[in-house]
Amino acid sequence: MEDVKVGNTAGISIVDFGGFLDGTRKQAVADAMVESFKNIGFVYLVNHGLSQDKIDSTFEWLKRFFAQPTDTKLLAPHPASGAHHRGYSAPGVEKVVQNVFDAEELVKQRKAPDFKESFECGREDDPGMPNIWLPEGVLPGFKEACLDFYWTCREVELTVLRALALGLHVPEDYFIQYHVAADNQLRLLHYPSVPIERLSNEEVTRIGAHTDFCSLTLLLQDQVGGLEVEDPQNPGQFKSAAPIPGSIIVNAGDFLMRWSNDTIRSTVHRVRAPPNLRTEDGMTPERYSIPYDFPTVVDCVPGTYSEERPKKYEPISVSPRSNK
Ligand SMILES: O=C(O)CCC(=O)C(=O)O
Ligand SMILES: [Fe+2]
Repeated sequence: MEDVKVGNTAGISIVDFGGFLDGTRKQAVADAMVESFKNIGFVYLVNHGLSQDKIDSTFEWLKRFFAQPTDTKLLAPHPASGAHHRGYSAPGVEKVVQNVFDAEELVKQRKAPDFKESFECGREDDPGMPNIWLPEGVLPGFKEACLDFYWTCREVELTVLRALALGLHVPEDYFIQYHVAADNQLRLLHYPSVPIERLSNEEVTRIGAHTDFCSLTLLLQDQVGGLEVEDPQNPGQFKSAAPIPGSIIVNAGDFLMRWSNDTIRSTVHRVRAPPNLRTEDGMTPERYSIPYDFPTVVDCVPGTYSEERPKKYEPISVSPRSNK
């Protein structure tokens, strides 16, 4: 397994996924990936098959999108309801918290808003959650670039799910059957520049500590830094998951933790000011990232239903962000 593990950052293995893609080291790669999920819930993949040109051009598109005037971005407004996760949310609108259900505590937490803006989309043919795009003619090419990247990430998702199954010693397509709907969510995130002091005294946050409510997330980040992952050996302490050029991060969500009987961790993470930051003007640089979440669908097991004994339960979807 050692030769597929090419490094380690903050206890998170850096795994060369190439040996899974070309078939030469499939089991070793799968084992290394799952070992890191078990240790810390996160893994960095290099040689993951996602073209760097496509990653770069998608980051260019998201910069172009967020550089539009607010009024333009609000032409694709995220619905106020917390259930339809599509379109644009302005800075401070969304607040990510973990397991806080108490109304008073929520009001308190909302006083320190997440200083980020986001754009969310999914597949086009999802009647349950239609996409919300800018009107025709505004930022032409943006919609096509988002959809193209969505389906590119879907390919990576399917391969990662195969590796996951192999690493857990179940048939390779075990997890694919729970992800056939491709109800994934592509999120474009922009954390605007903010005074370091406001972040350090927690007047504002970038993204509060949370776990992801899905099976897995692919996470692409720019080179600014600030992502932190809780140290499983020292709860409450966080380590910096520094950007590694050319890599993608994959992190396990709550559903995978439950699915694996807690052998895989869904680890708390957050985004703060980048570590060891030196600036002349006291400002944190802006940061961009792209999480791509895989929700999962629980449906009756084939063989347990038929025409005579139809399904008693409709499939349920564990969708990202439904708890946020
Ligand atoms: O921006 C990041 O790096 C992390 C985002 C994140 O954790 C999330 O959207 O769930
Ligand atoms: Fe997250």
